[in-house]
Amino acid sequence: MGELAGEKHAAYILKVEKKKDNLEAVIMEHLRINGAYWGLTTLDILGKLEAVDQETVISWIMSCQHSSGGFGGNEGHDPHLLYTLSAIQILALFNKIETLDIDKVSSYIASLQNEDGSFSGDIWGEIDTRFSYVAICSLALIKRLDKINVENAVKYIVSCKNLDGGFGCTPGAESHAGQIFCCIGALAITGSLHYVDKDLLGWWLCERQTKSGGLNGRPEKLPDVCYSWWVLSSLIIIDRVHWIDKEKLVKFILDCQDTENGGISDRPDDAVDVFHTYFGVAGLSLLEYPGLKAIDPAYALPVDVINRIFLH
Ligand SMILES: COc1ccc(S(=O)(=O)N2Cc3cc(C#N)ccc3N(Cc3cncn3C)C[C@H]2Cc2ccccc2)cc1
Ligand SMILES: [Zn+2]
Repeated sequence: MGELAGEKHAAYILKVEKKKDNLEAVIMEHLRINGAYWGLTTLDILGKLEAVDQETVISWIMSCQHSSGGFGGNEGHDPHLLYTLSAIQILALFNKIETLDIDKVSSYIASLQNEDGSFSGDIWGEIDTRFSYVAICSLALIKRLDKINVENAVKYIVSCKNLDGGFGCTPGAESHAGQIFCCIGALAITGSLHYVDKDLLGWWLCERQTKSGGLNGRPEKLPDVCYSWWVLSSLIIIDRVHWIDKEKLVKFILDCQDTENGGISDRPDDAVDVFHTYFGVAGLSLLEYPGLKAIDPAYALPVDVINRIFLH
C-alpha cells in the first residue's frame, strides 16, 4: 500500500517524454500527441508542469496541425478528432489556447458531424460515441459549441443508451465503461444529464468494483487502473460516487505503482506505462488524494485550468 511516490512518477514521465527511440516510443508514435497529453496532465496534477519547456512542447504540437485545421498524432500524420482534443487540452494546460486559429479548428470538428447528430473520427467516417465526446469537449474548451447541432448530438448519444442504463459506441452496442464516460461527459458538458437514469447507471457502475478494490470495464472482467477514470469520473458526474468503497480503490491504485522506477501499471506487478500512470494519478485526484491538484471529471483537465477558461 504505502503512499503515492509522486516524485518518482514525475521523473518517469519526464524520462519517457525525452526518449524517442525505444520500442514503446515507436509503438506509440502514431498517438504521440495523446501520450503528451497524458504525461503533461499527470505532471500538472503532481504540481510539476514547470519542469517542462513549454515553448518546445507548443511548437511541436502546432507542427502536428494539418491544413484542414485538425491535428494528427504526430508530425505529418493525418488529422483525427482524438488528436485534435489532445492538442487543445495541452494548449489549455499552458494557457495558450489563443495560439490556435479557433475558426479553422472548430470548422474541422464541425465538418465531422453527421446528419443523425453523430460524429465521425476523421474523413474515413468511423462513427463512435467516443467521437461525440471528443468533439463536444474540444468545442466547449474553445467556446465554439455553437458551430454544431448540439440538440442532434445529444439526441444521438441518448439513442445509444441501453436497458442497463449504460451506453455503447453505437445504438444497440453493449454497455462499456469507456463509452459510458464519453456519453456522460458529453451530456454533462451540454447540460443534458436529465436524460440519464442516475440510479440505474449508478448501480451498473458501482458493480464494476471487484473484491480487490479495483474497477473493471464490464461484468466478469479483471480490474484495471484506467477504469479508475472511466467508471469513477462517470460516478462523480452523476453524483453516485458514495456507492463505491473509495479507500479500497485508493489502495488498488497505490498497489499498481512501481515505487522503484516510477510509473503505474494496469494492475499490480504488470509493466508500467504513461497511459496508466496518468489514469492512476487522475483517479487519485478524483478520490481527493492529499497533495494532488483537483481534476475536472468531465473535461479531464485540472480544475484551475477549467476555471481559467470559463470563469476568467
Ligand atoms: C500495450 O498495448 C496497447 C494497446 C492499445 C493501445 S492504444 O490503442 O493506443 N490505446 C491507448 C493505450 C496506451 C497505452 C500506453 N502507454 C497502454 C494501453 C492503451 N490501451 C490499451 C489498454 C488500456 N487498458 C487496457 N488496455 C488493453 C488503450 C488504447 C485505446 C485508447 C486510446 C486513447 C484513449 C483511451 C483508450 C496502446 C498499447
Ligand atoms: Zn487499462
